[in-house]
Amino acid sequence: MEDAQEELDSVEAELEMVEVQVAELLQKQTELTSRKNALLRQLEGATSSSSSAKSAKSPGASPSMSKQEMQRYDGTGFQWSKSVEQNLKDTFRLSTFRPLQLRAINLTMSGRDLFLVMPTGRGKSLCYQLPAVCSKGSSLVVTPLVSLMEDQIMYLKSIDVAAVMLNASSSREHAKTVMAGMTESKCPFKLLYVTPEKIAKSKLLMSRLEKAYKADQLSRITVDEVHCCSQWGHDFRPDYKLLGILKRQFPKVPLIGLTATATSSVLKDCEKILCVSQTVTLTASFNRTNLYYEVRIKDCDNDASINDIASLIKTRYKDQSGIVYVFSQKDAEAVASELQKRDISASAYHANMDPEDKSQVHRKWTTNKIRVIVATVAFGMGIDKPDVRFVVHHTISKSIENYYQESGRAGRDGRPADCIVYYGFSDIFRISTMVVMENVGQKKLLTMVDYCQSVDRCRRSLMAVHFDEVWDNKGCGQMCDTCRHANDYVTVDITQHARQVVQILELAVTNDEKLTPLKLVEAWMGKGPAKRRKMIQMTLLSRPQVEAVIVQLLLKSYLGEDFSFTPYATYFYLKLGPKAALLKNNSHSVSVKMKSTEGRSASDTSAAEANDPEVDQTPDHVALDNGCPPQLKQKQLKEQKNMSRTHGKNKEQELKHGPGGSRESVTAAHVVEVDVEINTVNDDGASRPVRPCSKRKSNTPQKARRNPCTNVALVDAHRGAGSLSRASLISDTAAEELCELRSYYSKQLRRINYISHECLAQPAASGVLACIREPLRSLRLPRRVTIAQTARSLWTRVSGRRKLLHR
Ligand SMILES: Nc1ncnc2c1ncn2[C@H]1C[C@H](O)[C@@H](COP(=O)(O)OP(=O)(O)OP(=O)(O)O)O1
Repeated sequence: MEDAQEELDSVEAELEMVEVQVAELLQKQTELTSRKNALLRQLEGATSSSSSAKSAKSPGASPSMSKQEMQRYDGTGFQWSKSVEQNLKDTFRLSTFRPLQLRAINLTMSGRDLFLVMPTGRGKSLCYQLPAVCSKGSSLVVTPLVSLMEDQIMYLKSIDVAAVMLNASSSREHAKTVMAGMTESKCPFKLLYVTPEKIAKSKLLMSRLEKAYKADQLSRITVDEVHCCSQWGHDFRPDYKLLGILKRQFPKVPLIGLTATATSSVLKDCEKILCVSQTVTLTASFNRTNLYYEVRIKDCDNDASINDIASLIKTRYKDQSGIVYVFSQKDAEAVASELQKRDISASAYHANMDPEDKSQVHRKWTTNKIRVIVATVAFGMGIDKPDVRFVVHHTISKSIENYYQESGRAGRDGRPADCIVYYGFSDIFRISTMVVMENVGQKKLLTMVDYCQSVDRCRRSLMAVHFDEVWDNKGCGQMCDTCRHANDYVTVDITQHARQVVQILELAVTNDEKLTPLKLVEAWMGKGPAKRRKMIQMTLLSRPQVEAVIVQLLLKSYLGEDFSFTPYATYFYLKLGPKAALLKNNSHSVSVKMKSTEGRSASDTSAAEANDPEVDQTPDHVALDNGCPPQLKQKQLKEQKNMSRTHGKNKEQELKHGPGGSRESVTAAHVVEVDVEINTVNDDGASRPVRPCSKRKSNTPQKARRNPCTNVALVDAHRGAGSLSRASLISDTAAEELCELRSYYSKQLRRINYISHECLAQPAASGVLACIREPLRSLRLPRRVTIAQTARSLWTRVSGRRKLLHR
């Protein structure tokens, strides 16, 4: 009976694994099919496309429209062409069309329903404003934000195009005049901007529109930010759901939907909601070649990230305009005030501000009286400042689409601009609780996390997947941090780490306990109740590494999300994910790519600086181990030392092989760096003291440090073959010194390892302390100085030296 039960358990476990694998394969199949379709579309487009912009008919493209016919819409042989050209020049004061603009204008002028997907700043507005000017009567424009309407009306007024708006704050008088004008044979305005709420709630407006339609005075319906219709879109607005009434009531009026970001499934959904069929979709490439994308690891100490941002603004973006996006209104106030304290002219902007204050901040920023706006996402749609040189995200966005749109406010003038996102562990869960009620909110957030966590894939390629665009990495032109530092990562086996994490969560389940991400991190790092500490295998990974592993396990579904709700708050917990069971299988392994232990030394240059030899290319933020900032690393070291005192046994295990005996474990590299700095001994055994840092610092010519390109050495050329780190650009002197230090460390390590093994073989000298003490004794240590003191003082000197070398 017992045997049968055992076998049953094992079969059930195996079945569970098979189910997970089947689910995985099905997911892979869906992804591959979608990729295949995108590739097919691209191949199809390649044969006909004549412009640099990609034109796609799907989804919902008119099956009856051939490619030749589509190309016809790029021409100027239409009855309206003369008026269109004349107004382009005379009214809009533009000389030529940008890609897809003329095609879109001709399609809508010919009465086709159209979706136009075009990146921010490429000129979508012209595609409905110019047709409005060239058509009889007026065009209805549905816009999600009043501020956006105001901007557009201000602009149209400046070029003498009559435009009006109706929203909740419009006076009765104004509404009356506008509604009367709608049906006049000579309508006094060309564009009427309304909010979706107005369409949903104002019966009077609908009846006036009906009259205008019957009088042939309603020329076009424009739905701006059309993705807001779909709850799969990133900015779903419930009132957009009701816009289907427009096409139902006015079927002969052409509709044009505009968006910068919408996947094919979102557009399909929009079609249904807006009651349009046979829609032509024009999609311009999402790629903005002038934008440089970068991800930086956010220090858990908020001050460090603020300092980093402030230093960027004061150096790289001196006297330039930019936006810092933050998570909450409170953050907006706090970050703005911190930047002000650092002498940066910054102002907060968020939805809870007085409308007048908001307009004032916006105006001051537009006229360069304020350089930086620290804003929540309330500051967004409709920003048309051309010279925004940087968009920094103090907190990650809730999805790639949101990030693309928010960061896309940079560089609208076509000149180089930077989009930098600060990625922090705790932010993931803050956002997670916010998007929990959104359809696929978690999935989208995890894709954004994946974007940030990725160390080897082109940032643009990760975005391309979201826009169903086939992407060739060469198209990036090294305008993202991963392409620029292409080989700056290592593949690490984290199987044993994963098992430890799963074990902690299993224990929590047994104890009927829920673990927040922070609790899980702390438990794994040996903090928390003593009872629990005894039962789990704690890790000696550094805090950023622990966080990185946990995030990877979440992304790979070994962990899952769990929420609990109270009337006042939502709490996030981590639980075992669908793939956790796979870790029971000894042959299952999990590996991830991480930044190489040495990080990168080459400057992380911005878009503007990349090709400018005059600009100081010294990095403002040198990524050390896995992107951990220097001060944080010191903290880790302290923590690691403390832990090693209380948990010698665990340390022994990880010191030798990493938690599971894997030589390639993340820990191994760390232990080498932390514990082995003793005394300088040459090959011949002669003692050679480490020279004081200050001397060597002054030896490095200022000029050479400022412009490494003029005097560089490839450190890897001096390094041993097994080195994990990649080529780093530093001065000759620094390279030489680093090389000496490295060879010294490795010799000492070999020596210690060798003697440690000997010690381990002797039963009397067992235990990690003995193993370390013995070899250290055999080294030349100053008298009356303890091993710990020596190690600590040497570590301080060496790490000081390393910092100087990296500067
Ligand atoms: N054909 C053109 N030639 C030169 N400039 C143009 C042309 N079309 C538009 N622009 C300018 C006008 C604006 O300053 C800028 C951005 O146009 P706009 O229509 O506001 O972009 P958009 O609507 O695609 O961006 P968003 O998605 O942010 O609203 O480009």
